[in-house]
Amino acid sequence: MRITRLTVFHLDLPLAKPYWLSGGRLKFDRLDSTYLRIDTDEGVTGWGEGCPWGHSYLPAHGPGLRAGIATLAPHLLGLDPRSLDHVNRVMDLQLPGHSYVKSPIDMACWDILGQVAGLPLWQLLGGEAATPVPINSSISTGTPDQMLGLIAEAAAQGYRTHSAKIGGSDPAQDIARIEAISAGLPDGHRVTFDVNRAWTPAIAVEVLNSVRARDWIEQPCQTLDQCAHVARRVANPIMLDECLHEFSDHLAAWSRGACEGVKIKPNRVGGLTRARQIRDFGVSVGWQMHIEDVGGTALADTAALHLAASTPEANRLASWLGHAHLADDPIPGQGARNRDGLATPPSAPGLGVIPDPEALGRPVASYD
Ligand SMILES: O=C([O-])C1=[NH+]CCC1
Ligand SMILES: [Mg+2]
Repeated sequence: MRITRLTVFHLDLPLAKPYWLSGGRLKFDRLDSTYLRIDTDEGVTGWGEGCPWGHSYLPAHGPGLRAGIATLAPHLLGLDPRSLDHVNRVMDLQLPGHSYVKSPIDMACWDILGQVAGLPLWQLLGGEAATPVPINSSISTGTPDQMLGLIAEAAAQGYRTHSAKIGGSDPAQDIARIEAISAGLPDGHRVTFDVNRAWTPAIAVEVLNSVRARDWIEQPCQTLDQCAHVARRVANPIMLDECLHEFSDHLAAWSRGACEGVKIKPNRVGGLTRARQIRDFGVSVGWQMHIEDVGGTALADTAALHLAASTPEANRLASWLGHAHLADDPIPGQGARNRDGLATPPSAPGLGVIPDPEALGRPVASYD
């Protein structure tokens, strides 16, 4: 089997409402997504999606993703898409780094492999069943009462696990948010406080040693070094996200005792092949993991959910659905959807999502 064509679609995705990060320093109101279709000489077609969360959340942006695909395309044509490790080695040789560019290419190759094998990705990734996975809500930064109100709204939609965004400039406000939310959570609910790099180490140590709550704290500071410094001085379990890109970053995080868990996002680490490698390492060292994608439509959400559903329950916390934040849905009814706070990956062979090219508009590029 050989890759015969790569077709690129650019989707402008307005968010249903603005999304704030890092204590309100970063505002997002639309996403720039890239859908990639890979065709083969045996008539099997695979789909992938790359969708950075804006251009300020990670070192990734939409135009760069499509430029990277243009660079890699000549080196991908003629390869066997089923040989995933070889495809990734070719991409790493021809374009070092740029993980976010490689993710939709890798994802589309996994889709093809699953279709050829006649197996859903949750099974190819080692899972026992299409396990329903708890879905994290997204609680924007606000006053404690505002955030508790958003949690109550999410609970009414069935969510039992929440991602609460904190990390303002005033430690007293974050102390109040953590104490109020941990005390006010409905019974049986869990919360991860996601700081999105907004604290300095000193503020992180001050806030976390001032609260009684022992919930997960995600990405307290900007760098792995700073987070490792904080982890040695606080009692909360630490989860890392934005500072982990390569496998080596995850190895360093483990060897330095910098965290008890990580957030795995295929579009941050380079696709399902790299995400699976990190997931398997996380299982071997006993991490607990949120497995989701950076953002995008139900296509990217579904790829990440296959990996989440194939992860042992002892190591799996929750997933998250980026498409729930979008104003429009280019693949209505397909893929991972929230059902009472849970989402289940499809069991059709491959990814289980088949976008309608007509709904995507004209391709912006094609390579054959
Ligand atoms: O986990 C995270 O940091 C984010 N999820 C969506 C945007 C940022
Ligand atoms: Mg995060």
